[in-house]
Amino acid sequence: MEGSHQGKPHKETLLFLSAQAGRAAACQGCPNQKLCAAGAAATDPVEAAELRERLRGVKHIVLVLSGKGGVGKSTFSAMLAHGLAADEAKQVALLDIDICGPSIPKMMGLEGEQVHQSGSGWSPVYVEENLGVMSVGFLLSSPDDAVIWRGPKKNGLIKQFLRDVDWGEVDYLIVDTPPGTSDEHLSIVQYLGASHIDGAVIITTPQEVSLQDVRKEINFCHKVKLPIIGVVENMSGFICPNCKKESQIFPPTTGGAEKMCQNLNVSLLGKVPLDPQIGKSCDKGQSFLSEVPDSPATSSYRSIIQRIQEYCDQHHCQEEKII
Ligand SMILES: Nc1ncnc2c1ncn2[C@@H]1O[C@H](COP(=O)(O)OP(=O)(O)OP(=O)(O)O)[C@@H](O)[C@H]1O
Ligand code: SF4
Repeated sequence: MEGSHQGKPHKETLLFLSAQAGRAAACQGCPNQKLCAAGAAATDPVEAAELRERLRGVKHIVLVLSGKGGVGKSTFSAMLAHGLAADEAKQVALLDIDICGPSIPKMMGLEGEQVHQSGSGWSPVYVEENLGVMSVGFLLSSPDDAVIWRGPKKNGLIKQFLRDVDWGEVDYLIVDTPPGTSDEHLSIVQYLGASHIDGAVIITTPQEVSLQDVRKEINFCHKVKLPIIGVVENMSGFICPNCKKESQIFPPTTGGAEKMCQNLNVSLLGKVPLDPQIGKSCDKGQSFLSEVPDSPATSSYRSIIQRIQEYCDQHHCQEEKII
């Protein structure tokens, strides 16, 4: 029914964040609790167990992180989701928790879509039958709307995404995060529990300014006991479509991601070259992997995706052995 709210929740209802949600016993009574992001993110064990129960149908959870902004993290998350969903037998979910800069709806060709309410919660927006997406972008009336929220409100929305979205049975849940280590990262790790996340993939470019921030990201993972699946060096050289010669557009001054990974004992999952077609496909909301299947960047993405899949399978086997 056009113009009616039937079947859709009211925006205010969707954005309503319970002020009482998630206060840990340790934070109770603290006068700073409302202003403190950690206090708002803190979850009592019963609530954490409820959130995990809600996600019990999710087999693997992968977080996509980056130290710096603009290094291609959302593009990678979108490629990973498309790549995994290429196997029709697998159900894939992509959750965008970059609350202040959600680019996933555009990259997945879902701009203007809205969240629908079903009897069992919010329904993800589906790109394909086996690929569902959830983003704050679906809750905004215009893609140009600015979301200017403090930590507690962002944490509340992340909790709603985990608690109220009906993901169903999912093989892979990919979580696209904002750059850096902020409230959103702490919240998602705290709500899901680091031991329930398969691991993190960290995206960087070869430049030292980006690598420096990756080291901080790696430290964050160690501190919160989040396993690191590996690092992806994006925009790593440019392969000319005419002569196939490789040029270094951003020459690494300190050995790039490869050297950093060796020094920090972290896996380098692969390198993705610069390809102008990537931006074009993303702007059109299409999968670069199927649009340009024979490019060197597509081969790199595919081999990295395979390594992530292998890691997740192994992680699953280890967990089963422990249980
Ligand atoms: N390998 C690549 N070759 C060419 N362009 C790329 C490549 N990877 C990403 N891009 C382009 O770089 C831009 C930034 O990418 P993206 O939005 O994915 O970065 P991000 O790290 O998620 O940024 P944010 O700071 O918004 O989280 C986009 O226009 C994207 O199309
Ligand atoms: S590498 Fe440079 S010179 Fe060679 S074809 Fe490509 S653009 Fe031209």
